[in-house]
Amino acid sequence: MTLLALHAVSKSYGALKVTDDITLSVTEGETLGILGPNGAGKTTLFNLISGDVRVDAGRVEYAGRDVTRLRPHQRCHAGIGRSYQVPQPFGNMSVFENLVTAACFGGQQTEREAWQTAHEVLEQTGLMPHANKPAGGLTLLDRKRLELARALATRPQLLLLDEIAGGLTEPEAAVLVGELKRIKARGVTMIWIEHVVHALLSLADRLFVINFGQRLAEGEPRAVMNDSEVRRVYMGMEA
Ligand SMILES: Nc1ncnc2c1ncn2[C@@H]1O[C@H](COP(=O)(O)OP(=O)(O)OP(=O)(O)O)[C@@H](O)[C@H]1O
Repeated sequence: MTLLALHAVSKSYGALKVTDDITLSVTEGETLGILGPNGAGKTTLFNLISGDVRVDAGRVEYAGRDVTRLRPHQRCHAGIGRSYQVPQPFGNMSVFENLVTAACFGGQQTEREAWQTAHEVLEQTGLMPHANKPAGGLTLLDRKRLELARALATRPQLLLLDEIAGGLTEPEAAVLVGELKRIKARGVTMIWIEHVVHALLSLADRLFVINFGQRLAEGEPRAVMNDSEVRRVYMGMEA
């Protein structure tokens, strides 16, 4: 069943058309990878899905419902969770408090449920040893994990991951990919923007490539990576 559908979605900043007539859909349980050069409009696409930014034209449907006019917290309550490219924790709060806050306000859970969720998510993401540390003092890997954990604490049905592996060492990225595989195995639908292509390919069922706000290619990951236009535009290789 289709979980998310964008219908001819567009967004401009002044004269710059950052999202240009994008139509895409994601089915339940699927992992869709998003690729594209810097400035192609990938994060803007997430903003349009999460409601951080409103579309100029087009329609966003989630779980069979038109959410185009819903605000970000309403879309989060509906089951859309997201991580941000630059982690956004409450730095003075502990890791645990960050998760309880996400569960209460993003996931509409009671305090009791939120504590339970925070414990589960700490275990899932390997953050248990850091539960009582201030979020602001974490290493990059743990800040990325916390970003993922905060999104998970809202109990999303659709998880939007924005460059969650960016800046990590190879072994750290491998640990994160392992965590994402377990999340996928639980049936969570994911859309993942990532420049670390081998990490993305280890998880994605399908790829969607954006260039200048438009769809450049879409389909089975290996076929897309072998597409001559994708190689030229994204990887700077001649066909
Ligand atoms: N709020 C804004 N106001 C003006 N221009 C914006 C705004 N947000 C994004 N842009 C511009 O839109 C274009 C696409 O930005 P976006 O962040 O979506 O790209 P991206 O593909 O995620 O890039 P990257 O891979 O570097 O993260 C860029 O040229 C950016 O400068």
